[in-house]
Amino acid sequence: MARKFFVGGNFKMNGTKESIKSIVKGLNEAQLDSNVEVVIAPPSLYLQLAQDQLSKANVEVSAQNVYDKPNGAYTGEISVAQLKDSGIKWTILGHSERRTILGESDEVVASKTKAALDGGLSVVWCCGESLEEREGGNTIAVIEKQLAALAAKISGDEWKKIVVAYEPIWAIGTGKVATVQQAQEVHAAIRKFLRANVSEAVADETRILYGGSVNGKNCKDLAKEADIDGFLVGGASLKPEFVEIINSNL
Ligand SMILES: O=C(CO)COP(=O)(O)O
Repeated sequence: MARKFFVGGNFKMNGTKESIKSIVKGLNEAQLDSNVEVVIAPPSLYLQLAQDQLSKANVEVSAQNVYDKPNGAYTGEISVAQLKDSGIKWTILGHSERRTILGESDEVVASKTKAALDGGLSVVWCCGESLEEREGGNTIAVIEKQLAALAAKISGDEWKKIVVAYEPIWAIGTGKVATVQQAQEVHAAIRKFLRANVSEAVADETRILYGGSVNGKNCKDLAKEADIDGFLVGGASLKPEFVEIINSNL
C-alpha cells in the first residue's frame, strides 16, 4: 500500500497573530501537491486562528502537545477534549524539546499518546537520539526503547492514527541535517521494529517522517528514500520555502 506523503510544520513557540495569518494566507494561495497531507502546528493560543483562516482542504491544524488527564486542576495544561471541542484533529507528542526541556519520559509520552488516540485525535509521535547517544553507537537502541514504551500502550488498529517522526536531536535547529543514509537507516530500523513487534500491516502503512534542519534544498534527496514518508519541519515551516518542502516530490 502506498503511503501518503505527509509534511508537518512545527512552529514551536514562534509567531504572532499577524505572522500566523500571513503563513496561512501563503499556504491558502500556494500551489500545493494534492497528494500530500499537510499539518501545521502553531502555538496553542493560535490554533483557532489558524483553523479559522485555513481554506485548503489538505491542510489541517495540530497542537504541539496535550495533557493525558480529561479535566481538572492541571494549571497550564490543555485536554484532548478541549482540542476536539475547538475542531483540532492532530497533536504532536514526544517532541525532543518536551522530552529534554520539560522532562517528559518515554512513559509519559506513551500515556499522552494513548489519551490522545482514545479521545479521537491523530498523533505525530516523535523520537530521536542525542549526539552523545549517536556517537556512542546507541541510536537504534534509543529509538527502540522509545518505540517499545509506545507499543506497550497502543494496540494494532490504533497505529493507523499515528505518524512517527524521527528527529535526531543533534539535527534540530542546528543546520546539520542527517545524511540521507543516516535518516534512511533509522527509518528502516523503525519499520523493522514495527514489523517485529506490532504487525506487518502497521509496518507497511505507518508514515515515518524525518525532522531536523529540513529545508527547501535538502528535502528532495531525502524524499526519494524508500522509508522517508515526509517531514516534520521546524524553522523552515515559518518561511515561504515550506511550500517547496511540501512539494518535494513534484
Ligand atoms: O524540531 C523540529 C520539528 O519538530 C525540527 O526543527 P528544525 O527544522 O528547525 O531543525
